[in-house]
Formats: sequence, structure tokens, C-alpha cells
Amino acid sequence: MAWFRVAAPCGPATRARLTAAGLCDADAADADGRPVAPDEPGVVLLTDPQAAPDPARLAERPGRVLVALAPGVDVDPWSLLACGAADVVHLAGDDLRPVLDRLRRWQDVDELVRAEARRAGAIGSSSAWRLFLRDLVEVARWSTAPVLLLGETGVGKEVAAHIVHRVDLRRREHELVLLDCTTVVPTLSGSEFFGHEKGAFTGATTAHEGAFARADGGTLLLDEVGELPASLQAALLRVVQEGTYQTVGGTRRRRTDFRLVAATHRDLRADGFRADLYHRLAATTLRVPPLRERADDVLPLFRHFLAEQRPGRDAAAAARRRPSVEAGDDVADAPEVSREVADALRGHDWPGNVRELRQLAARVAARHVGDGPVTPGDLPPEDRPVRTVTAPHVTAPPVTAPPVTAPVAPPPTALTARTPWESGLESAVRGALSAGVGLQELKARTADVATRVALDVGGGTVAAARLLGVSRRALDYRAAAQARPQPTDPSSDASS
Ligand SMILES: Nc1ncnc2c1ncn2[C@@H]1O[C@H](COP(=O)(O)OP(=O)(O)OP(=O)(O)O)[C@@H](O)[C@H]1O
Repeated sequence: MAWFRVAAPCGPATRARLTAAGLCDADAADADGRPVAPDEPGVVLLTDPQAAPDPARLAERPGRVLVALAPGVDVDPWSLLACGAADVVHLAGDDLRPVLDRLRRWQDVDELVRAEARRAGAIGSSSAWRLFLRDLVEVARWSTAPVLLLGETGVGKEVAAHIVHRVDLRRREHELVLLDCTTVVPTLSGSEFFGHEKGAFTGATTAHEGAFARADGGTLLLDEVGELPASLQAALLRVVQEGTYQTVGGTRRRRTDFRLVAATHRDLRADGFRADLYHRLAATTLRVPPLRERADDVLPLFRHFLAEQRPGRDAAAAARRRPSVEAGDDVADAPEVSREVADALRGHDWPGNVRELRQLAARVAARHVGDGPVTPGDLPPEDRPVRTVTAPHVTAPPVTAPPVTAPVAPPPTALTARTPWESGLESAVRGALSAGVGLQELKARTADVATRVALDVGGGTVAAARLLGVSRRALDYRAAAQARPQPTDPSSDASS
């Protein structure tokens, strides 16, 4: 088990003991001065009552450092946990079992994360994503409790539910049933949940098995559980408590036994959701980190989705060859990404999370040509980072200067970056300013002024459309709209 490091303080005798127990390789034992990979689990053995572990080292590997206290050493465990320690254990004499047990658990969790994330096609190596997955597989494998997954839309809650199902040894051979609560129709009395008997209501021409029956033995994912109608919240509570349900139109209660995974983007405590049901669902609550907190995952995910879009990609072969957690093997045939595009992707805040990134990759794949890297022009105009004209820096005139009687020509507009699009915009803005368009108007209607001036600066609509990054039709439409008489705006100082 040479993958464990023992951080200082650790005397030679203790180190020898730990090495003999297989806890560290002699080589790696002295952590002082040696950089330890952030993800690597470790043990800090406190043998000296005066010495305290370095809080920075604990914070660097949150939840991955076990503090073991030698006999006679007493420290406040809560403050160590607050610094990021995973746990604090007292060692009795030479007995290293508590340390070994914890380290074995970590090893098992890491192996599960690797295998199951790969199997589920879940990409990500950022520390936020890894921390989340570790908690997820630990709960899924070593507890039977319901799991409540909190997270923004498109963040991967369904992907996480698949992992819970796979990791749960009692459930994985049975079905994972997905029910989107936004589609449950209250007027059918929750037939999607309970199933119904033939003739139970108009249109029930055959009997139908509901989600509770199909999930028996397996896992039931209730997606968007916050949208569940109030009448069905009470019914669900009873099923969760008693493990029995009754089909619509049926006469007897049937047993069912499933693991419940609920997902929502809402705070159920603040949203009129039944408190008693909430406490049942939220036995274990895990937050799926949004993509903006996982900047390191953006590029691997993007290239993975690009690879998926490759024309002629053999879907069956792709399914057999699941990507690695780090997306190392899957993206071998995906194009590289230029620095500008990479920066833009990493800098975006991804309100639609991984789904938004996947959709962007599909749009980019349609525009990208050849085997070269993805370049800025491969991003459709509406997906490009917005560049704004920065306000010119104006210095106050010296007090001796004559009073200004006429409008002063503004200094040249400063742009932060010099892409062709921005250079075009700059010349359009300059043209507008020299044509007498006021700064207020320019600020309020930059797009319109730019359009008008772009038309004026020559090259025709095609060149102007290219300059402005819009389609020619859009430009024609805007020009026609501008040509129509506008209501007079007394505050406007623009003349056209
Ligand atoms: N880590 C990941 N690796 C690869 N693909 C992912 C990952 N996370 C999410 N996806 C993909 O992103 C899309 C959205 O994921 P998913 O449906 O799990 O999100 P969600 O949080 O359940 O969304 P919603 O809130 O809308 O139900 C899916 O296409 C999914 O395959």
C-alpha cells in the first residue's frame, strides 16, 4: 500500500512501524518539504502533544487526511475537522487498525469512483467533482438511505443517480426507474407512480404498471421532485414510510422496496414542500457542484462532446469504449482547442451547466472544418464572448485651458482586445462619433449605431454582416426597421 504518505511529525521509530504495517513506503514517509499531490490521502500521526498539524496541509486535501493521535496526545478534534481533516482517531498503543481501516475505505472509494464514473460516462477530474463523487459512492455503497441530489439544471444529477444505482450492490441487478415529476398528471391520481387497473378511469383500456412496481428491488429516481403536486406528496410519503402502495382502481395494497434518489434545483425547505416528506428524502443530501466551480472539467468535457459529434463515429464502439474519468482516452480523436477558445470556455459561467456545454459542442462541431484546432470563428456568433467598448480615459483639462464652447471630439475609443470583430466595431463607433452621434445615444444603442455606420463605411450588407457577426438577413431586417419612422425621443442627440 505504498500510496499513502505520512505527513510530519513522524519520528523514525513510528515511520518504521508504519512502513512495517504497509502504510507508507520509507521513501515517501517524510512529507516535510516534499510536495504531496492534492488528491493523495494521508495520515498525520501526532506523537508530540506540543505539535499541531499544519492547517494549510489539511485544507489542501480536504477530507483526505486522517489525524491519528498517539497515546497521551490530546487535541480538539473539531477544530482539526474545521481545518479539513477527515477524522481524528486515538491510537491505543501499537494498534494501527483504525488508521488502516480508514485508508482501506479511501482506497475502495477511489477505485469505485474510477470504475463507476467511467462506466457512467461521467467526465471530470476537478477537485470539486472528485470530492462530490467520493461522497456519492460512499453513501451509495455503505448506506441504504435515500439520497437527495441538489444542483442547478444540467449539472449531472441524473448521471449521479445512475452511479448511485450501479454502486448499490443490493440494487444494481434490478431496474433504475426514472420519473420526471414535472410530467406527473394530478388528475390521473398519480397513475405514473401507482399504476392503474383496467377501467380505473376513462381511457384506461389496459392495466398499467407504475413506477413503484417497476422500481421494486431497484432504484427510483424522482427528478424535479420539487414539482410534485401537493396531493401526491402525501401519497409518496406513505409509500416511503410503509413500503406499500395501491394501484389506481385497485383494492389491495402491494409491497415495494426500492432505493429512493430525488433530484431538485430548488430549496425544498423554502418552497412549500411538505416538511415531513423533505426529511424523509433528505436523509443524505449531496450538492452537485455547478460547472463554473469545476473550471478544470470544462475542456475535457468539451472535447469529449466534440468527439461524440464526429461524423461517422461508430456509436456502438463508442459505447463499448467508455471514456476515462479524466477523459483521457475518449478525446484522442477530438480536435484540439485554441487558446482563445479555451480561455473563453473556462471564463464562461455556464448557467445551463454541462448540458449547455454539450449543446455548444454540437454547434461548434457543425462549423469546425478539418483536423486543426477549434478556433474562435468556430463558435457561432451568439456564443462568442461579449466584447464591450471600454470608456475612453479622459483626463481633466488644465485650469488655464480656455472654456469649452463646442462639443469636444472624443478621443479614440479604447478596446481591450483586437479581434477583427472588435476592430470593425471600433471603426463603426468612430464613424458614428464623427457623424455626430452622442455618447449617451451610442451607449444606449451601440448595436443600432454600429449597424448603421457599418452600412455607411462601405462594403455593402454582406461585408457589414460579416463585420458585425450577424446574418445578412438579420442586418437587412434591422436596417428596414430603422428606416421606419420612429417616435421622437427628446433626449436623443443623434441625427441620422
Ligand atoms: N460529468 C459528466 N460527464 C459527461 N456528461 C455529463 C456529465 N454531467 C452531465 N453530463 C451530460 O449533461 C447533460 C445533463 O446532465 P443531467 O441530465 O444528468 O443533468 P441534470 O442535473 O439531471 O439536469 P436537469 O436538472 O435538467 O434534470 C446530459 O447529456 C449528461 O449526459
